[in-house]
Amino acid sequence: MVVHAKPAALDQISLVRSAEPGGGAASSSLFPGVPAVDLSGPGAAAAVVDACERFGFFKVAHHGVPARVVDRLESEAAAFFAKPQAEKDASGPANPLGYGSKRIGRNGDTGWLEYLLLAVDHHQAAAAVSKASPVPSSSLRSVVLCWIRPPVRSTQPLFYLLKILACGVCREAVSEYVGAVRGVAARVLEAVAEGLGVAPRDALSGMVSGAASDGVFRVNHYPPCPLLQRLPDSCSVTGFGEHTDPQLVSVLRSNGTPGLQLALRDGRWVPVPPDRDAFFVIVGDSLEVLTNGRLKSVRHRVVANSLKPRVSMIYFAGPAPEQRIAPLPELLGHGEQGAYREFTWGDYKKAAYRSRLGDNRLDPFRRRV
Ligand SMILES: O=C(O)CCC(=O)C(=O)O
Ligand SMILES: [Fe+2]
Repeated sequence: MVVHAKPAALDQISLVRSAEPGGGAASSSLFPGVPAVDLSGPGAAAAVVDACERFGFFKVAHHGVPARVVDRLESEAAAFFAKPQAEKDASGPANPLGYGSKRIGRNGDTGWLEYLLLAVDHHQAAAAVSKASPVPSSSLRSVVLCWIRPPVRSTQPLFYLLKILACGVCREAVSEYVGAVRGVAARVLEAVAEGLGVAPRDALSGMVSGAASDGVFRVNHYPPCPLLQRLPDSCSVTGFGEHTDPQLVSVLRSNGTPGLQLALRDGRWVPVPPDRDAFFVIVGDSLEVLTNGRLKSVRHRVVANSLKPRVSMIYFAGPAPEQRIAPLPELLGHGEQGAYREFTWGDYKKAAYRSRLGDNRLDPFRRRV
């Protein structure tokens, strides 16, 4: 008989039951695969709404973001994560911004990963992107210094930022990439508004594009986890525990290593085949509320890979802290009360920081009938 003990190096990290490929026979008809939408093609708005209603998830094909913008940042990220641990630690701990390793958030969540979490100032990002080529490097440096702003009352991420800025092309790679995926998020939200018949067309996209909007950018690195081979096939090691993203939408891009999984509406987990050339869009809690639950945020997680590293880059499109998040009146019937109580993004974000990753953060805001 083979006895599998959990290796000591995984002590802090929880194991999860492996997803069945395709979610198992019973749900393969429920999940024919990740829908792909061409945002500039005919019927894009209806296709986006359909995918968001069914899965809260889809991938954008033919997005128009040049491969060189993505590849450049991916190799910058790989170079950062390849640095000696002490050098990376000098840029942390993530509080909540900066470099983090194994710990996610402040409330005991752990995973087989390390990451960088940065806040984005849209106004300055736009300036950095539009000026990226003609501006001499020294002035770009000051633009980007403002653009990636440190959290109030913490000097550590600033220290990290100075380091990242000192590492040459990195600052431009980040600004180019974030400018591009911010555009993808806005196009997706315009398609959602159009598909749901919400006017004006920028009713949703405008929330995440203004100068005060709260964009966050995260790069995750999941090192190979050879210890997985000592566990039974039915077990996986948590890379990033299950959760929903709190913002309106997240735009995710990963290298070719699998690991991302999503929960279908019936609770089954299905693996998402990686696609280096696509952006995956994840519906977040705030979009669920704004659409009065017609689009639902999707639970997702990442499991470790035994042999290959996974690198993912995610842009979280959030609104300004004062933005009121409540069901849009156009989506309510005459005299109908929304299914959620109103909150501001700032309050929701604070509540999210206080919660565990897997908590259902929307529950306290659901109106009971
Ligand atoms: O790394 C991934 O593929 C997903 C990570 C994720 O869900 C997140 O950072 O919110
Ligand atoms: Fe996520």
